[in-house]
Amino acid sequence: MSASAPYAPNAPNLDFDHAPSWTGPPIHVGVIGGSGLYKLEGLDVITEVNPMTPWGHASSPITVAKTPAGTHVAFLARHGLTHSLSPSSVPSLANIAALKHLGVRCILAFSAVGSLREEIAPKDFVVPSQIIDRTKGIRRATFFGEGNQNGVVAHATFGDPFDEILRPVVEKLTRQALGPDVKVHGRKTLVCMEGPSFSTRAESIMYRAWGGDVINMSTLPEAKLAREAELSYVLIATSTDYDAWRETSAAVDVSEVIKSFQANVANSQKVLKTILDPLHDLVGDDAEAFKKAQGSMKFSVMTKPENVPTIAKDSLRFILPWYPQ
Ligand SMILES: CSC[C@H]1O[C@H](OP(=O)(O)O)[C@H](O)[C@@H]1O
Ligand SMILES: Nc1ncnc2[nH]cnc12
Repeated sequence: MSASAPYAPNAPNLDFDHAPSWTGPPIHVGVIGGSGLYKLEGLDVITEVNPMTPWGHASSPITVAKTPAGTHVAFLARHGLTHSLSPSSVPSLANIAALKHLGVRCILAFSAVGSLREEIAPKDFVVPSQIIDRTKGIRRATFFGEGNQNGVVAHATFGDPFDEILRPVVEKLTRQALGPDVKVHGRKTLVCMEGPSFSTRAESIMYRAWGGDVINMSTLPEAKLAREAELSYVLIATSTDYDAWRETSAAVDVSEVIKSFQANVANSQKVLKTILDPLHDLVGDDAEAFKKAQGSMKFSVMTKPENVPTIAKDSLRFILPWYPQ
């Protein structure tokens, strides 16, 4: 495993190692921190890993840490530790592949979002159930049929983009962790747009008419790739602003977003303190969510293994160990 190779999004890269990148106690939960959330607080850091995947390196080294109860978890910073990766250039294939290769079964993702609804105020938390894709096709959004995986086609089920077993539980646990001072909204629709600039007022009004409740720039392709890697994926969205739809308010800019950051990051850490142990158990060997996700892509692959190039098979086994030789 070469720890120092540079990130390359579609690298024709054969310098990866199929051996598990983690052989310690099981790590079931991977946390992806968004804007402002660059580390886990109050956990014992065990080590940092930076495995080379067939899709390059992850956004940041992955921290392996332990909760006070002894649960091992993995953490990575979506935009890098210094926030140097724009939403359109986050290496999501490598991020998902690296977490899956550590043995992760469930991803708890955090994201700063704008609100498209009066009732979702800045500093509220939202656990969305649906996504409207407004990315523009410039981000690679599948492990199949492109790059070294040319020649193998798969169509993942994505009607419910978040794990429908874990999502309501995450909503409940988030509400419990935050108490009465922070509003937690469930079953909302997230619009994921192509950044880096924020929306125009006309776009913001259109998203509301479409049924969008919150907006960000980062949940796709992350959630699609997690589904393809047979990982349960749930998002905790933290509201920072009212986007641009309110006629009488100024359109959003970063200074407004940053005003909500401190409270949102502190509250995210509060949630992380209590949610990781139960989430680990919710994707245990006999848990419904794990059993549902494991092997789910077997029904999505269209191409017969005998027609798939060896290089594609070899790299797909990195995320789907059952994939035929
Ligand atoms: C800093 S405002 C825009 C930025 O914030 C969100 O990032 P993340 O989802 O990683 O918290 C949003 O998606 C944009 O990328
Ligand atoms: N208004 C907004 N639009 C897109 N992404 C965001 N992240 C935080 N606020 C946002």
